[in-house]
Amino acid sequence: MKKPDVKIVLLGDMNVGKTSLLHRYMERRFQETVSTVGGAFYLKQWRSYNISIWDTAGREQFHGLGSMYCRGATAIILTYDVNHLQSLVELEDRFLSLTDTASTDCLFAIVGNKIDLTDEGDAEGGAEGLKEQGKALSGRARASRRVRLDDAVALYKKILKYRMLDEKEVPAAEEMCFETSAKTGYNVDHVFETLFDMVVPIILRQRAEGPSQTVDITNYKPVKRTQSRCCD
Ligand SMILES: Nc1nc2c(ncn2[C@@H]2O[C@H](COP(=O)(O)OP(=O)(O)OP(=O)(O)O)[C@@H](O)[C@H]2O)c(=O)[nH]1
Ligand SMILES: [Mg+2]
Repeated sequence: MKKPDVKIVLLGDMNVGKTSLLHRYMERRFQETVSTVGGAFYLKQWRSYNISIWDTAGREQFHGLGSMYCRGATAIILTYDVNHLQSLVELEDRFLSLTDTASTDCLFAIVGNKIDLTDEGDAEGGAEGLKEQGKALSGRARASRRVRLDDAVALYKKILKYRMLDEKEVPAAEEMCFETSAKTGYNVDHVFETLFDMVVPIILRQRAEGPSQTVDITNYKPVKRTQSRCCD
């Protein structure tokens, strides 16, 4: 198997659509899913780089695994359901601390999925259609939305504070907060490919800095044990 150059991790509450987003991007279709057990990963070749993308389980019982999956991550996609405010709240309350094990310069994207279930998402015609409809339907459509993009932007700013990152040195909140539909495919490629383009300079920087500090266990041979004397 090809060795991944970087790792991107999808985190978020159960049922928000993490697995569906990844299927939509990798397999170009929307299919019924079963709730993820543990985690799973895909390998994506982007230009000449290999990017591993990890899908995690949102169910509470797997919560403990989250920080393991985030270890060394270069980018994390925090996913919520635009129709359930609680799923955005959970990102701060339950998932943010799992990212402590990610790399120090880890990028964060916040993705509000299932936009097709809001009034705004009923429009056909992709991004332009949504923009046009947004202009045409002023108060009514917006009022029916449970989570506003501004709420995600506010969370992004909290994440920067939590990670003690300088706003001037990381991508702006407006660039990193997205709304998607895994069902229609709206904005899905844009999310992944924006992140891929952003991680390429990080890969190049890591390569320039020399071999990584991680231990390669593929060639590990156990040292022959001499008899322990501890119990003599
Ligand atoms: N309408 C609509 N339904 C979606 C969308 N994305 C996912 N779903 C549905 O939401 C349900 C949950 O989707 P999953 O992708 O399994 O959610 P998950 O975040 O991976 O859930 P866990 O694996 O339990 O953490 C499924 O019934 C999907 O078909 C979307 O964009 N629009
Ligand atoms: Mg899943």
